[in-house]
This record gives sequence, structure tokens and C-alpha cells, in this order.
Amino acid sequence: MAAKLSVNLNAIAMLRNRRDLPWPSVTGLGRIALEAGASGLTVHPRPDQRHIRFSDLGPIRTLIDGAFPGAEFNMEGFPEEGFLRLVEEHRPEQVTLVPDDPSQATSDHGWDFQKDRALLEKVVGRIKQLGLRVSLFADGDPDREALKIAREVGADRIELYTGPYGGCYDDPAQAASLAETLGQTAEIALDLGLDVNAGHDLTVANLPALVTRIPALAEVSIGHGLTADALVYGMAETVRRFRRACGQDA
Ligand SMILES: CC(=O)[C@@H](O)[C@H](O)COP(=O)(O)O
Ligand SMILES: NCC(=O)COP(=O)(O)O
Repeated sequence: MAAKLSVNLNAIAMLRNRRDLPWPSVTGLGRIALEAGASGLTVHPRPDQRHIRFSDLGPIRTLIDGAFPGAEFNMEGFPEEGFLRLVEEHRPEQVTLVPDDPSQATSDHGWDFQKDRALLEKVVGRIKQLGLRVSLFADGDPDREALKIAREVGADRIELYTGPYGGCYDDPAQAASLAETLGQTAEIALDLGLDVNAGHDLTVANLPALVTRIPALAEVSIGHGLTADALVYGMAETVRRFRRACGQDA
């Protein structure tokens, strides 16, 4: 089974935000990605709106509902009140909760499930009442007790944080070792009844080894590396390349 590809639009939004102009168009590039075969669109609206603006969310929801009814909207963020209200308003098919501090440049760690258990219990319950799938950002450590908590608080999935894996693009031995650790973590999660997503610094080069090690990988969400390739190959061709790297169209 091949992993689904959700295209993260944050980097496109950051480029647009350099000017007070509406291009490059976040929804326009999202449309091209979906037309080219992406399974969904991901956004990570941060409180300072430095990438995705809150005003982008409605048009993305409308795009999916209007033209791509099978596609999924994935909203990522720290579960503070403002983010939860956006979730209630835009009803993404999937909500990925990350433990990011507003001052963080980007996501760089998963939840501390023991420490954050009470918060997660509360917010996962609130989102589940809306009927939405919940995924929790998790470090790649094969820590069964921690992952058990993810299940107990009601999550449907975890998203493996693959930043360290993506960071060793120039060290194949270390990448192979991290792919193995991520694979062991995924096996524990699957055994506990959690489905498994992955994301952060994934590329056409590093995806094949990951999807081979984790054949049940449900979805990857990719922004930075995919946007970099889109500048070279165009968005449609880039989506096709990433689909193949995910094991689709093989
Ligand atoms: C959770 C995760 O890994 C991504 O959402 C990543 O944080 C992208 O967000 P930025 O584009 O804001 O770095
Ligand atoms: N959930 C990870 C994501 O959406 C994209 O991360 P990146 O590819 O921008 O590092």
C-alpha cells in the first residue's frame, strides 16, 4: 500500500507574504497539486500568520469541497483556543496537533505524552466530538508507554517527526539507522491501533526508504522540499515525482 501525499502550502504562503500582493496563489497552487494527484492539502497556520493566513483557510476548504470532494484538508497546530476555533470553523478531515511554541521557527519535536496527557485528553476529546480525525505529532522513538498514551487520549493516528531523518541527507548510514528506528516506532503504534503518518523535511530522495520500511504508512505531508522542487519542475510535475517516491503509480 502506498502512502498518500498531502501537500503542505505553508512555504507557498510564505513566498506570497513577501509582498502585499495575492501571488503566488496559495489556493491556485493547491488546485494544481490536487489536479496532479495529491490526496490532500496541509496547512500549519501559526499564531503570527507568517505563512498561512487565517483568511486562506476558507478558500482552501471551498476548493476541496467544490472541486476535489475525495481530497482531505489537514490542519496542523498547537491546540490553543484560537486554533481550536479555526478547526471548528473549517472542519478539516484531519487535525494534526503539534507541541509548537509560537516563537518556534518550525516544528522540531513531538509531544511529551506523559507530561501533556491532561491537555491532550481535553483537546482530542473536543476535536473528536466534531467527528474529525486526530493525529498527534510524535518523536521517532520506539517508546511503547508514550505511544500507549497517544492511544488512550483518543488519537486516531500519530505523525512521525522525520526532521532528523531529513537532516541526514548527506549521511546514508545515519539515514538508514533512523529509518529503522522510525520503522520500529511505527510498528508499535500500529500494534496499539494507531495509524501512522509522517512529515518534516521529506524529499523525493528520502521517501522511498521510509515507505519501504513502513509499508503501512498512511500519509506524508510535505511542504519545504516539495516547494523547492516545484520551483525547478513546476507544481504538477513535482507532485507526480513525489507520488512515485511515495510508492504510488509504481
Ligand atoms: C508539523 C510539521 O512538521 C510541519 O507543519 C512543519 O512544521 C511545517 O511548518 P512550517 O512550514 O511552518 O515550518
Ligand atoms: N507535517 C509536516 C509537514 O506538513 C511539512 O513539513 P515540511 O515538508 O515543510 O518540513
